[in-house]
Amino acid sequence: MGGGTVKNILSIAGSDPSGGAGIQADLKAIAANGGYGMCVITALTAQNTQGVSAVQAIDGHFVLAQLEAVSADVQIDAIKIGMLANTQVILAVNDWLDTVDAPVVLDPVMVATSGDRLLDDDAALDSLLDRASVITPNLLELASLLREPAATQWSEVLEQAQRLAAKHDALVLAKGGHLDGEVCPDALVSAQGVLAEFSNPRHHTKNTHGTGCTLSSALATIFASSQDWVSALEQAKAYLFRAIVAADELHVGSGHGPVNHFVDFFGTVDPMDQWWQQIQGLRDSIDNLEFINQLADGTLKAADFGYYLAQDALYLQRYAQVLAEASALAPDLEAQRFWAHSASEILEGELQLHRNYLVEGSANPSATTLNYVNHLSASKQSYAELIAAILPCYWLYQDIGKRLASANHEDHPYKQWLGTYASDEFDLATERAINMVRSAWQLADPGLRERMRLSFVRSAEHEVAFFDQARLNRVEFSTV
Ligand SMILES: Nc1ncnc2c1ncn2[C@@H]1O[C@H](COP(=O)(O)OP(=O)(O)O)[C@@H](O)[C@H]1O
Ligand SMILES: Cc1ncc(COP(=O)(O)OP(=O)(O)O)c(N)n1
Repeated sequence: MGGGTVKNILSIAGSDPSGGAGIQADLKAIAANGGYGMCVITALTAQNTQGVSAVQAIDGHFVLAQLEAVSADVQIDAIKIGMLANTQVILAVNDWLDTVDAPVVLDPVMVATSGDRLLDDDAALDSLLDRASVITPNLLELASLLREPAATQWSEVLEQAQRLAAKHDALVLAKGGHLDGEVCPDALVSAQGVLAEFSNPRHHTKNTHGTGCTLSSALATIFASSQDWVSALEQAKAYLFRAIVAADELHVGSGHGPVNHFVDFFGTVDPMDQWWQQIQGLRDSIDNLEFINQLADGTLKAADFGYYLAQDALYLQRYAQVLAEASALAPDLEAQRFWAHSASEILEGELQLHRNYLVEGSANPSATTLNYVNHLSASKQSYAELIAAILPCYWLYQDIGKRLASANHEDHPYKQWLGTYASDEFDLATERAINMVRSAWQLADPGLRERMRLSFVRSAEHEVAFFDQARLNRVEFSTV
């Protein structure tokens, strides 16, 4: 997304008149991700948010006529295939695929969530699977394609996905949305194993109609621009998650309503809330770290605290420079002042606290510290990305600071440190930093918004590693 020409994405799928799944979902997801959407209709369904009441497949010859009309005239940059209804339609699509050269995302739609059948012969799909670049079955479809029982655990889903990938020489997007649990994992799997895994928290809503259609269309669209399946999946999944979180803003039907495809355009859900929800797993990891728990109960060894502080001092010197750079890039006086003031606060306030604790001496930055500051430097391409990368250091410390402060007491060995991040001043600074990022997000185009989100998530990942580094350092020393 972002720069470059708009890519032409063709959806070959059935129609859902209620607009949540099928070609209607595909066209919305393609547009929302910056593509030009086209569609060849394979079947009409009579369905709403409660289920499917009738299916009328389009004659195979007419499906072929539609496909040929499009490919005779238009350069197709990626294809998404969804509901195919019957063998005749599958054969028509198969024949036509001989004549085009474009990546194919194949969502093997067999049964709607409502339980209604959308394909009359599952086995007929086999021949088409060899044509796919990526196959995106849900858990039940995956088992059906392999003629195996449905997986009940994520590890089994991954094994099945690997078998399907080997069988059809394609990538398989394994989806764990149908498993129980508070996390929805997805993974891109090749015949050799897992290439990448992306998870998001399960959002509690009944409005998930068309999630599979939406994800596969977004994936095809983003890949057409990036030519990279892993990053395309990361972005497509993040987009779908935003659309699911914002689904309850729509009021469509009384059953399983659609996701909010245009969340980034007219959604009222706060993007900062969405980012915060998206790093829930990382926040949980921080809470579970030995370092944080020992810091809270005061059992943290002075050597570990010292190691952490020395690295943090090195990090903060660079962080203060990055804040000054954000000030230089800022679009208005208020933002310039805020970032410049924050840089000075760190140099005069926070670093002074470190000096109080630290024994004089010069430490070298660890690989973990270097990785984090390098990420900050790499985010300098734009003001918006830079401040998104800056934000987790504020927000996560404010969040953890609150919990650590509740464990503080007069005799706590790290009393002064525990109090620093729970102050009203730090709350205010964090709130202002969040507002600055939100304002930049509002002015950004979809491509820049996505790069901002990635900068933010990467920094949050670096924060987890940063807190854990004293333990790793100790382990390294103990093995020498
Ligand atoms: N309640 C939910 N919260 C967050 N993500 C969800 C939720 N339900 C589904 N998803 C995501 O939607 C995508 C498609 O989900 P899935 O239900 O597995 O496939 P399908 O829609 O094809 O049946 C997956 O990425 C899954 O993680
Ligand atoms: C016309 C049409 N195509 C596909 C589906 C199934 O959509 P999917 O994205 O798998 O979502 P749900 O089954 O979870 O709603 C459909 N219902 N109609």
